[in-house]
Amino acid sequence: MFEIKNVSKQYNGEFALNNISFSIAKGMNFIVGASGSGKTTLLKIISGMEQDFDGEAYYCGKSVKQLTPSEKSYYYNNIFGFIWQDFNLLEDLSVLDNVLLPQYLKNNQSRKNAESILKDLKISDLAQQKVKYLSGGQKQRVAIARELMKNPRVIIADEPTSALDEKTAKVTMDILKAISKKRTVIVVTHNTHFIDHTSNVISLDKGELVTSPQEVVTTTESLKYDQRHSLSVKNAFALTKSTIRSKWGRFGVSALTLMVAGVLCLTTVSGAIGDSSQGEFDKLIDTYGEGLKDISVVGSFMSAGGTDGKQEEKPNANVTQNIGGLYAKYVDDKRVDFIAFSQAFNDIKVTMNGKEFSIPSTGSAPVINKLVAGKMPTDKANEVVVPDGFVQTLGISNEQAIGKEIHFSSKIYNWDTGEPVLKDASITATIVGVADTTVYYEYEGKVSEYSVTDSFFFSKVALDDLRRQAEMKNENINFTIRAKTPADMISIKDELNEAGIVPLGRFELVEDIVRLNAQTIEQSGSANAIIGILSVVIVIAIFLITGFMRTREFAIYKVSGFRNLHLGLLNLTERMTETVTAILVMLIASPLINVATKGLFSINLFHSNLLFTGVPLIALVAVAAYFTTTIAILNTHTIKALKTGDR
Ligand SMILES: Nc1ncnc2c1ncn2[C@@H]1O[C@H](COP(=O)(O)OP(=O)(O)OP(=O)(O)O)[C@@H](O)[C@H]1O
Repeated sequence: MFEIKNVSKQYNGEFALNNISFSIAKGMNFIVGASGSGKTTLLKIISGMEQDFDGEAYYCGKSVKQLTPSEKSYYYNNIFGFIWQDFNLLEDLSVLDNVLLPQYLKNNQSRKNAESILKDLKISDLAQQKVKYLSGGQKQRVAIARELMKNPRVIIADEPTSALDEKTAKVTMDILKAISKKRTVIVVTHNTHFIDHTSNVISLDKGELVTSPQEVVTTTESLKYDQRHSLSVKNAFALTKSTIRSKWGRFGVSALTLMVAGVLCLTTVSGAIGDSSQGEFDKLIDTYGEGLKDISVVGSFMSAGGTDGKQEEKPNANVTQNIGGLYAKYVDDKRVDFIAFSQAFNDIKVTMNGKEFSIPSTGSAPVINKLVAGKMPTDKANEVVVPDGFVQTLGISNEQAIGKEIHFSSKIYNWDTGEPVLKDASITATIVGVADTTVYYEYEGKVSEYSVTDSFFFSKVALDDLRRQAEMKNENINFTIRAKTPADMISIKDELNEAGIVPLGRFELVEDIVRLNAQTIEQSGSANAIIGILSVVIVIAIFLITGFMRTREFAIYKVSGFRNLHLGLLNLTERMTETVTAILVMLIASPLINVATKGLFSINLFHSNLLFTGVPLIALVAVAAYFTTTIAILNTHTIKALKTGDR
């Protein structure tokens, strides 16, 4: 069966094996020799685990040097069984699960066969026991049972009795001898007293062959290599299930790691930490109202002498500026929420459904804090936004007011002559929106409020009509731009300043916030990046550690016939199961996570779509975990990971 021809192996220039040749037939074969004589090296060469040596080694005429990884895994799953000094069982799995391990690469797992082998080895009552609770002798029988499940032609045993007491060692050796009646058994041992006259002995001394089997093998068995040998997805999930069952703590830590890393990445991706400074501005809005984002563009005003940041103070000197064309420029600007004309009206009378309402004059330009219903007027028709106070007098809700038609008549001051002249103007318009017209102002450190109850905002076409009726020649109507964000407000203000226009507004207050915001975003941007990178590094570190802690486990899979490809699939099913668990935990724990992130970063992490952004992020982190575990799998050197005996 085995033919070893002129085999030599050197480590660092020293011969571990020096030009040895012999043959091995069916039956019991012992490889003996002092420590360091080359026994294990020979075993590695025979089994194909070591393919870098001089000379040739054949099994059934096939050179072990030429075994491909796929052929090797087929051999380890069907032809070679391995028994080790340290048993190399998966300690947390049950006896039965261990015995069934090589069977996962076959389409139909023969449980019956496993039970019958356990019975033959007198350990059937241990089938459901976890291996870690067994004695050494019992463990070695489980290991033998697992290898017999392969129905191998050859059993290769490296010091199988070294870790056992005399009595158990004898029992184990008797089992191996019984097995050798039908198969080839090769045993490396120090214990020469187990050798009887029926066994072949290969005796080594300092890498040289001292004794070899008397019988020269001339006939070789033919070797068929056509069995199906793959890990199905179903079996990969079954194996994952049994791994999780035996190591649920490890599984829990992995799933939790993925979830935490995913959530941390979510804070990075969402930029939610940066948004927390938005809260500062929101507080100001609460105090000063939405009008804080207003930019008043007026044709003339009284100034306190320049634009030295005191624009918000009461003007007292005449300034005129050309604001023509600015409305058209900004009406569709992306930074603009809306534009409202600042046309004041006196002696307003509104007729609705035949009923006339008189609106008391406040003498102020109209003010809009925010829309409470509907929308701002468009330029397409005679549209108007009315004050909510007026809607209240109608005795209807704000929503009910939308779409209603009003007849509006008032007096408008015409300043064309330099002196105010009151002119009549009236129009019929449709209500498209209702406005809260509260004004907030600060006086002696206290914020107070009042409402400009005669604030009516018309569409440009309607207002042009009213102004025509009032015989106003100046076409430039003052208006207010409501910016979308504080940053938008400042950028529009700067733009107007550059164009030589002095807008009015609470720029100082807002500019501070914008600067603070930019700073916070910059700082939180780097914090975000660090958190994101850290979370991925943590995942890589944890999976690298767990991966390398599992090299013995991976090596056991490998000597059972699993290839890197199969372990890759197993890695995939394990990470997938962890990912699904992590996602479920995240969804269930999202209220708790919200509390935690609120405490840490003053943000509510899980709102609207963010929760579902977390799902692909966990999956992405799991990809990093997958590749990290792959590194551990690829770096698993079977012999190094399994051999814990004399060296
Ligand atoms: N990977 C290696 N790197 C360097 N030297 C090695 C390596 N493997 C084996 N050797 C050396 O080769 C010689 C034979 O080692 P081998 O393990 O085959 O002996 P052995 O008879 O199995 O010893 P033991 O009974 O102690 O296990 C020893 O001198 C050993 O130090």
